Amino acid sequence: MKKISLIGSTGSIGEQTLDIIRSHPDQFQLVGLSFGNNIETGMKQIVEFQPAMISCSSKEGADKIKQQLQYTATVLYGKEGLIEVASYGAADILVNAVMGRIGLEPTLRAIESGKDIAIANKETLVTAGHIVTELSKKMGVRLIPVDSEHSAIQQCLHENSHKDVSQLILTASGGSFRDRTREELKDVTVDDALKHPNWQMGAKITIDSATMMNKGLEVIEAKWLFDMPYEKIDVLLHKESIIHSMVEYIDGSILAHLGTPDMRVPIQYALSEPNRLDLKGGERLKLWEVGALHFEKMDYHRFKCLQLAFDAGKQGGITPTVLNAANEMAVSLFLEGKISFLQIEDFVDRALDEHKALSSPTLEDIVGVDEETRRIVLSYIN
Ligand SMILES: NC(=O)C1=CN([C@@H]2O[C@H](COP(=O)(O)OP(=O)(O)OC[C@H]3O[C@@H](n4cnc5c(N)ncnc54)[C@H](OP(=O)(O)O)[C@@H]3O)[C@@H](O)[C@H]2O)C=CC1
Ligand SMILES: CC(=O)[C@@H](O)[C@H](O)COP(=O)(O)O
Ligand SMILES: [Mn+2]
Repeated sequence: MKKISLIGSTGSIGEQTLDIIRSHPDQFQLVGLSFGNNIETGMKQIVEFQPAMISCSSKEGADKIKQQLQYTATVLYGKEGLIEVASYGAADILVNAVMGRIGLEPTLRAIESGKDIAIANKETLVTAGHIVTELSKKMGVRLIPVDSEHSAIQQCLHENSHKDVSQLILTASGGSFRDRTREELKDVTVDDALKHPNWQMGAKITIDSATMMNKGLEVIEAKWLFDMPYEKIDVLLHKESIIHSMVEYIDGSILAHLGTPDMRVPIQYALSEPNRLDLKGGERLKLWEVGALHFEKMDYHRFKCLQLAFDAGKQGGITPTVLNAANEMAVSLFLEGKISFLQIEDFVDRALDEHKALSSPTLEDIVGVDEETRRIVLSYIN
């Protein structure tokens, strides 16, 4: 029985993780649960899974939970609560399904506590990949990919194949506006941007897919998860999201991972690997129904955020932290209706232009620059 702590339980990845735990009660047990402000959904999850360690964002939320609790559990709140759930001693593995840089400190504390981490929270790897990977090596813990592309790549690699890889090929759907020109992006609405053609996901990542920043973050995520130089990471437009990613080897062979666009597949694999479990309620891929798969060379001018992310990743040091923080703030302003879609990339570009380079940043540097970058981006609209 694998004991699981889950942070970000009320989100898209969180709810699908609970679906996997629910469908395999003989394999998995939820012992720790953390969410933000969605007390109603969180409370339903608590009643169903009865975790011993619980946390939410606010004291008021924690008080509400304590009033309704029908069994004995520890209920915490805020950043400390999030960290306690992430590093909970009774858990074998942490599923990190929070959105954004907020996941960094919980990840580091979970690694320090010796837990393997199934990581969906790509922003943590983007902002502090060198710290997270060094600490995990030192502690002998594993970072197991949940992101569909990285799960696919992991499944196309095998022991000792690293030296024979010529390229990791990340596939990109193109997001909600893939068939529009840059000119046509000027007046797009939040509602339009939230309509991803293939995946049902949280709001922030859906906007990132539309700007192609999601793929940019994934390039940096791949660099850290697979210890691969940027020169060996490529992105290919593939509008069907059936091939989740590929690995090309030095002899020209390409191994690909195919499946329906269902995040429960990589989540379940991250929890069960190297074994595989029946995906209960999962649809099988019927290739005769798909008929044809399409691929296009990436246009880095059309999808400028991808170029910004590649450049920031290559520059390294503090620059990916600036990219991520500026993007998180700009996307949140877009979702609040305060800026236009194309201003997201403008704001990220401007923050990158104005930032001061710093090599080998410490955790303190990263937290400081993250906060400062958010303030700077906010000042662009005031
Ligand atoms: N959704 C998907 O299919 C995929 C997502 N990912 C990545 O996984 C991560 C999660 O994405 P997704 O599930 O879509 O995001 P959602 O926005 O749907 O969920 C985010 C979760 O994080 C919680 N949360 C947010 N802020 C805090 C906080 N300050 N303290 C505690 N909890 C907090 C939210 O709680 P609450 O709502 O209660 O406030 C919610 O449970 C992202 O990094 C994303 O890029 C990667 C691949 C696919
Ligand atoms: C499901 C998943 O992993 C997302 O990151 C997905 O890849 C988004 O799709 P695109 O970024 O390719 O539009
Ligand atoms: Mn992905």
